Amino acid sequence: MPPPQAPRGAAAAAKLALRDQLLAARRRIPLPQLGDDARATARHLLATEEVRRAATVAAYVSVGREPGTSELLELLREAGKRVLVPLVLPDLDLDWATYEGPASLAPARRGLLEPLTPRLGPEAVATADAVLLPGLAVSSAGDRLGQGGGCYDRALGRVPVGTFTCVLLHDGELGVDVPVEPHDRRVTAAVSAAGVVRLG
Ligand SMILES: Nc1nc2c(c(=O)[nH]1)N(C=O)[C@@H](CNc1ccc(C(=O)N[C@@H](CCC(=O)O)C(=O)O)cc1)CN2
Ligand SMILES: Nc1ncnc2c1ncn2[C@@H]1O[C@H](COP(=O)(O)OP(=O)(O)OP(=O)(O)O)[C@@H](O)[C@H]1O
Repeated sequence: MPPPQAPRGAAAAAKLALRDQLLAARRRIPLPQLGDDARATARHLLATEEVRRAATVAAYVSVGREPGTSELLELLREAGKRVLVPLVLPDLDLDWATYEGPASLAPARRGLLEPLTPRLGPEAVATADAVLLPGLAVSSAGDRLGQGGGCYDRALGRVPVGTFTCVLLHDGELGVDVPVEPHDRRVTAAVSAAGVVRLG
């Protein structure tokens, strides 16, 4: 880890600029469209072989203008799946707990909603047969830009190679030229209202 005062590398600086641009575009998405897109995205995901076969699915609780997951989380539970959602640890690593419905969530730092159910530990993500994760953009090779915590780079490092790792995006956030740093972990797929795309 570089010391806090060290200048950022070119890729890290380019990520900051690209994040600003993508977040500004998200703020222009009309709210009704978010709901429609979330329903279409959930339908595409539940139709995939990987999610249909999964006993355990790691997902996330969407906030703001992120691709919505509230219906997806309910549908996964109704389909009998064990659903894991993350909590952010002080070092920005992720812990995991089971999603037991909206009442099992509470407001947390950074405007997030986090589970109140017992913590399972950072390694619990390795028990997921499918990982559905947030992001701001993905390249056609599967390089993902996140919110800048490096949380999912750590979590994806614990997931067995070959696991379905799918980032949820808005249309227009796929096929972006994402700056890459050595710690970045690729995803195997992306989904938006337009459908699922296998990457890499
Ligand atoms: N809904 C949702 N839940 C999520 C994520 C997400 O993107 N969406 N995350 C996806 O990862 C994790 C939380 N994301 C985080 C992202 C950044 C920082 C953070 O502290 N960032 C530093 C700036 C880092 C930098 O740019 O150098 C900061 O704000 O001070 C913390 C958590 C876990 N849960
Ligand atoms: N495996 C790791 N262990 C420790 N720190 C890490 C790891 N991976 C990434 N980081 C740190 O996290 C910081 C942010 O990384 P990056 O900008 O790639 O986040 P991101 O992928 O956009 O965010 P997120 O994964 O939270 O959505 C980097 O400065 C990096 O040092």
